[in-house]
Amino acid sequence: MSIEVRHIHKQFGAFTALDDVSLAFPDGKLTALLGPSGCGKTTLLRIIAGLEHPDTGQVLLEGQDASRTHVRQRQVGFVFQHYALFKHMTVFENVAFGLRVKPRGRRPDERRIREKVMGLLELVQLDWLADRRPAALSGGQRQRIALARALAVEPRVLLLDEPFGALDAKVRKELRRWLRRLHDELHMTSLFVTHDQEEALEVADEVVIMNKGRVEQQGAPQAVYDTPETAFVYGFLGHVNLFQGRVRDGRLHTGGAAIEMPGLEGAADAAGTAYVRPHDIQIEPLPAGSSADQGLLVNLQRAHAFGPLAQLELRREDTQEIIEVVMPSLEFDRIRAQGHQRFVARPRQARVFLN
Ligand SMILES: Nc1ncnc2c1ncn2[C@@H]1O[C@H](COP(=O)(O)OP(=O)(O)OP(=O)(O)O)[C@@H](O)[C@H]1O
Repeated sequence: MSIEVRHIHKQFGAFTALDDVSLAFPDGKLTALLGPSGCGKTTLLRIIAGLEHPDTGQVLLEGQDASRTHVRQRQVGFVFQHYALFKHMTVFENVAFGLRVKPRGRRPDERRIREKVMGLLELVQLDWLADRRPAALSGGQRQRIALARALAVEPRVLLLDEPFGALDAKVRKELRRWLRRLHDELHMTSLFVTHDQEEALEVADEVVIMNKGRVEQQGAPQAVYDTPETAFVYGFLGHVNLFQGRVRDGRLHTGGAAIEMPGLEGAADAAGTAYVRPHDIQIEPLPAGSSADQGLLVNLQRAHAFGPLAQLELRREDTQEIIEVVMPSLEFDRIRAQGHQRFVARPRQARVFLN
């Protein structure tokens, strides 16, 4: 089922939590709502579920205005960060709960409930835990049971609010891969809230990046990462170096470097900032005392080389700012063997935003 929100506005007292948010979530896709703490992700999810009401704006489910539809009629499955399983019930009974509380006419019989619950426990690969109580499960297992419970009532959409937020990094990683595989099996329109960039980029078909109650960008993970539309998105997704400078003759001049500005060639002279990813900076050794025509003079401060990539911290000679460069470890080993400390750095690819 497709989900659409149009011009949603939500105020908490004097605070604007959502400011004219319009988004369409494709049918059958897994979309991540990503953004810093307090940017309005959870509020948006709660409005879609019907747990919160917008001041103005519309929620459309399958093209139909759902503004006056009660939470129960929206047929939304929910999973929260803090799994609220019923402590006194077994895993089986937790998953069966939503089926048992259905009105008599729509309640499945006992045999059907058993089939359904066991099917779901197999789906989340925890059928062997059916008779345990939640206290005897790990955090990751509880979260998978919470998901099975949400799926039991056959929701039309699935909303997940930081579902793995409370778990340690390793379990989190396993669970997000597992969620991806599960989604590939079920193809249910799903939204999940996260503030973890890596999680969103790795798992989702689509990413929505929010900031201060507004949408900054929506798109496929690769597209959003490679072509951020705003300075905020650039800074939020992955490491980035900032170079302050002046635009002159269609290039940004900073220190000794002149950085190309694709898309902004015609810009008038002004102050600007170039955003450059660490792997988009090339460095070349420079003998002490010599100068370079084009590029920034930098000195190596620190290097961490483990695995295939080396991470370098270099200090600019002009501004003393630290820049971060990533390069293949093999290439760095060669430089290190030659004992170089001083380099000329040249951004290979940058995105310039006028200040
Ligand atoms: N019921 C409420 N009353 C007052 N303010 C609220 C209420 N709910 C949320 N807020 C405020 O609205 C803002 C957005 O909250 P929201 O929970 O949507 O953010 P979030 O992006 O999900 O953040 P986090 O990642 O920290 O959960 C926050 O500043 C929060 O303090």
